[in-house]
Amino acid sequence: MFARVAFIGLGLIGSSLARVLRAEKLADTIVASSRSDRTLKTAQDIGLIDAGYADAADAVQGADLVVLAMPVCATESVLHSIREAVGPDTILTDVGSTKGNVVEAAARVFGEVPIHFVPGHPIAGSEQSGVLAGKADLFQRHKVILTPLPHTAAESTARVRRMWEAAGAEVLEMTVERHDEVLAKTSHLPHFLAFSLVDALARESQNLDIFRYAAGGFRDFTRIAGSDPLMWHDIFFANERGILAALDGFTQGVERLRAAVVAHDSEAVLGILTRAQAARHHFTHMLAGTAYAKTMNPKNLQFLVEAGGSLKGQVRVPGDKSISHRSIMLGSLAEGVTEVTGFLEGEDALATLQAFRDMGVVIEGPKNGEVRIHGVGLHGLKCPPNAIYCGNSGTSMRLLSGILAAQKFDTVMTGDPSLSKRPMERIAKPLRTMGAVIQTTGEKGTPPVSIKGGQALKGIVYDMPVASAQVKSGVLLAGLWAEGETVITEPAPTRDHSERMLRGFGYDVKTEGSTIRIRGGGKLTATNIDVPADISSAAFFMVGASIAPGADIVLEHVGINPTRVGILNILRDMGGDLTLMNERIVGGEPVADIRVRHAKLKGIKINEADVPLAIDEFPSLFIAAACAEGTTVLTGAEELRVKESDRIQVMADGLIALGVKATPTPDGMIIEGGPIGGGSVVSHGDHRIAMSFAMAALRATGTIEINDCANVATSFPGFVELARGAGLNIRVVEN
Ligand SMILES: O=C(O)C1=C[C@@H](OP(=O)(O)O)[C@@H](O)[C@H](O)C1
Ligand SMILES: C=C(OP(=O)(O)O)C(=O)O
Repeated sequence: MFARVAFIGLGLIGSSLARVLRAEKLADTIVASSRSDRTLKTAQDIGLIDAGYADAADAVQGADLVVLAMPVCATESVLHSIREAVGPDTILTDVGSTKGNVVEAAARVFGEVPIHFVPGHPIAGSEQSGVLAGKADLFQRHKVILTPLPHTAAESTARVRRMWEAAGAEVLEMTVERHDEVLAKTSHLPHFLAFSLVDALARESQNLDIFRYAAGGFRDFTRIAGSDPLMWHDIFFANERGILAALDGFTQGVERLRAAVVAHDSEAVLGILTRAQAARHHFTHMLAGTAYAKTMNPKNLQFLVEAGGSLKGQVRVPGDKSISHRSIMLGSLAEGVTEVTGFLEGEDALATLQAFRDMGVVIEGPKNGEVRIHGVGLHGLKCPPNAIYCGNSGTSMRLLSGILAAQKFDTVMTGDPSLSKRPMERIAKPLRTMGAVIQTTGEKGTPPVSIKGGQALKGIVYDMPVASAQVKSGVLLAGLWAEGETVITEPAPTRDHSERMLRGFGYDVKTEGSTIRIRGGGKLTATNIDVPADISSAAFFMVGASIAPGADIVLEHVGINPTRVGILNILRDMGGDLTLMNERIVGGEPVADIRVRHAKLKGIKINEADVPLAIDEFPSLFIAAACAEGTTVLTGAEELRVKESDRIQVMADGLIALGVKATPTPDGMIIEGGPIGGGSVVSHGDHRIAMSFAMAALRATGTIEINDCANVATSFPGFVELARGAGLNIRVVEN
């Protein structure tokens, strides 16, 4: 990549980058200059550099890349000393934590910032320093920000980018000003606070005792006060403006919390703490713009499921996802405190929870499925500070569209790569006829969704073209704020959790046949919600037990709302052995324990009326069909193509890879039952695909390897442990 690279400075960052260039053979010759002879000698002794120079001008002679890796305040004097020695085509780059002062220094020295100068900042420091602290993997999966100027040569920027990518970094570009503003908040301010806290404590007379008894909190909060003082001294001056502005914002925050404590305002204190705790967890995901699970786990999460085994015992799968979303939404919009038990602590429902925290609602938990929501009433939501990040969750985005369309403030909703491909015009269109100003700003009516607040909505009469509970619910929710009546007719029955829960919160919703009516202007009153286990999660075990010889399993406390029981109907039509026990009503939703025993399944033509009632269960039903005797035909299910993945194509591909005869059609699939082989399949980040193929191993002749499984955490945290406990030979591998 380069013939001769010269480093000015060989501290942690410089020497780590030199190690990368060596390890990856990206430079024929590496030389360096340092203020310390010892550093140069050490670097030569360990084979890091070919030659060391006391004078920076000597080091840069003949170099095609010069890396400035010394403290930022030395930039101007170093540039002065090398000005005559760098060639006209030499690329210059730096690694400083501030960019404005570096660029200004370059402009002063050269008259204008040279076109081959590419300012850069690897965000990979640590409190360690020195040539021996460097590591070749320091930059792996870290971000490097480049801040090229409008006149910087594109090819030079591209070469510097390639170098950092070779170091394993993710390279971003932004303006110099933006960089300094962002870093002031995320890096410089925390260092400022850590240094000043430790200094303040160290000044106290009993400081020895204080440090002796210092607990983990002190250690964690102040780790970075062990960083290089000279470097941070320079940074504090170099980005003075940015740091002071960040400090002012911080001081206001401290004052707010202080005042709340002084006033014994427990709700305000709890609000600040719960929002902060959640934000700490959430920011990483929002910034990465990917599914939470993926960010936590950038590697491929693979399921390896050995053939055979059976399912036995009692299993309680996590809470219903649809009901969990709605409990947060209605609880937030209600007057009073709503307590939820059995809440699904999966990423999708947590995205909804975070959205309401972003809009100022105080929400305690979740802890062991318990959530306490301090409702703010229908007019109490506040403008969120940023775009609302819905992760992988279509339900969050479509239901929230209805709520946000009626607020006074503007909002934007974004999602992960899967959600960013899903159709949003289906909800935007009816909301527009109600008077909403809503845009789908993606390429094909897809997210981000942008909503202008302050619109007066009016009720509509809407005949839904697709059977979608999300669209129905989004329009119904908007109807809470609309003038007059909103009347919705569905082409086929879809899940009615919104209607039931609205009634549970004391709101009048009328259902007559396929028509639902709601009038705006009422209020929601807080209530308690017991979320049953999710029949869509139980479905994997129903299919698993049906296909596995010897299986006999009881699924506890499963929601059997009549609009969700397609899986029971279809499996029974195929000859499945399912018994409902202890049927009861819990919080307005029917619930039962379901016993499932192995049965000889037969292929069927699936009843189209069952399609919306089993819409999320087809990935697992396709596995049942593959194990059945004869042919199974599904039609009328084109909706499957616009879920987290194209569930028709992705399931067909996987089944074919395992030797099953599967033929995808535009609106369904034809599957010939027969033996299932072992092999490798890809879930395309779709939780339900991953879990369905895991169950297929119960009847396969070889191990099934399933790739890209991190998103199982969106709807079914703990799936692997629960399935293993019941008898599936599943393990997780990261690679
Ligand atoms: O309203 C809901 O909670 C859901 C409705 C269904 O989506 P559609 O409305 O797109 O069919 C379903 O697939 C989704 O998992 C949850
Ligand atoms: C389609 C699903 O969810 P959502 O639309 O909320 O992403 C699902 O869970 O299968």
